Parts: sequence; structure tokens; C-alpha cells
Amino acid sequence: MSANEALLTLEGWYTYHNFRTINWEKWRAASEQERKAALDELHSLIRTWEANEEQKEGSTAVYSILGHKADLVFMFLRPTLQELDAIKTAFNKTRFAAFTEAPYSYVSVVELSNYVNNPGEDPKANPHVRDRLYPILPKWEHICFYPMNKKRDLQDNWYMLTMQERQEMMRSHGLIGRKYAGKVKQIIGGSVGFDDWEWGVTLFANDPLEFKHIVYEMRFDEVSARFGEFGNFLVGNVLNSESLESLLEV
Ligand code: VOV
Repeated sequence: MSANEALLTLEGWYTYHNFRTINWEKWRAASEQERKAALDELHSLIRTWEANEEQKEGSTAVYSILGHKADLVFMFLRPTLQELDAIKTAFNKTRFAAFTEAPYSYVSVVELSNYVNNPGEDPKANPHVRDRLYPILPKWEHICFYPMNKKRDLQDNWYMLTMQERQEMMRSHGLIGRKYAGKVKQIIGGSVGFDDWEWGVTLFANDPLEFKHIVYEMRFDEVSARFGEFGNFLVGNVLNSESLESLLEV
């Protein structure tokens, strides 16, 4: 085994986080008719996303976002980048999009790393693995998204550790994660070659304090403490058609 053996990863659906801010000045200045037309178009787009999820051909989640970084996020999982591109374009062609700006977006692919595996098994034949690679996003109350890297400093270079060292650290990481079973659901998007960071971490929880607790607890764990580098954190509240409508009421 060479000192820096590359890890085998399993990939599932491609992911696209579309963060938007709302231009309230423009939205308020629009006539009621214009706003209704924009909302009708948005709702019919949302219905196509719901139909796609019912067919298990992808999954979508819509959340409002706190703070100044964004007002909304539309998170999409789809089998191909072409589909994600088509979603982006369809959204941008709507009247609603003209009342928004895109401060941030993130592209990745749902990833499972093979640190914890059953040798000899075809992982994609395992229904638990398939459920994690092609997940239906839980419509839990809250979402938390942040991008991250693993450090490549001379002293602390994740990519120069042996497989065994990495495996041990990931085992410890997994054990912490397991304590949050049923409380935090994680979708890890691998984004090497796709976006500015190595992973996009999306967490779902019904109690937002669980985000604080899991992220904090992981900070003390070696893999995050020594190697984790983090981008901006975004946190939000789930939206359905009615709460989206009332958020946009002026
Ligand atoms: C919600 C709980 C939770 C659980 C159960 C969990 C478990 C696991 C396991 C078992 C594995 C390895 C195998 C696989 O399944 O990929 C991973 C992998 C990964 N994780 Fe994780 N993680 C969680 C949660 C969880 C969080 C909160 C974070 C952010 C870290 C932090 O400090 O803010 C994270 C990150 C990652 C990453 C970036 C990877 C890929 C690392 C790589 O080098 O390839 N993760 N993760």
C-alpha cells in the first residue's frame, strides 16, 4: 500500500444549491398582476420538481436563508449535470428570477468515501448505499450548508497520510456522526473539480441547535480539528408552497 493511496469514492446524484436574494424594492414596485404572474410561474416550476421527486428521478428542497448572504436556497439533486443546467436555465427564464439575484451557488455530486466498506461487496447493490447516493432530501425544519476542504499544509497534509491513518480518523468521525442519527441528516457533496472547495456539506435537522452541537463536537475530533478548513455557513428554515407565498407577500 503506497503512503498516499488515493481513495475510491462512490458517486450518486449531482447536486446544485441555488442561493438567491430577493430584490424587495423591485418586488414591491411590481404590480399585483406582475407579482401574481411571477408566483404562478414559480409554483408551476415547483410542481415539476415535486413530480420529479415522486418519480424518484431526483430530489429538491426549498428553504429560506437567514442573515444577509441569501434569502432563499433551492437545492437540487439530479442524475446528470445536463438536468441541473436545464433547471438553472428554466429558473432564470421565469419572471420571478428577475426579482432575485444569485449571490452564491454550489455544484457537487453526492459522495460516499470508501473508508468504511464491506470488502468483496458491490456497494451499489446494497440498498442502504443506494439510499445514501440517491437520497430523497428530508423536508426537516432547518438546513445548514457550508463548503470545506481538508488541509494540504506541509505539516498537516491530509492527502499525504497513509490510508490507515485516514481510515482511523474517519472511523472516529463516523462514530461522532452516529450519535446524531435521527437528529441530523448529512448529504456530503464531493466537489473536487466542480466547485471552489473540496466538499459541500448539507445538514438537515428539526432542532437548529443540533447543527451547533454536531459541528462543535466535530471540531474537537482530529480530522476536523487538524485538517478541516471551512467556508461560509448558511442556515435556513424549510418552505412549502404556502410559507413561500406568505414570505413573498408585500
Ligand atoms: C450527521 C452525522 C454524520 C455521520 C454519521 C457521518 C459519517 C461519515 C462517514 C462514515 C464518512 C466516511 C464514509 C462516507 O460515508 O463517506 C463520512 C465522510 C465525510 N464526512 Fe461525515 N458524517 C456526519 C456529519 C458530517 C459533518 C457535520 C461534516 C462536516 C465536518 C465538520 O467538522 O464540520 C462531515 C464531513 C464529512 C466529509 C467531508 C466526508 C468525506 C471525507 C473524505 O475524506 O472522503 N460529516 N462521514
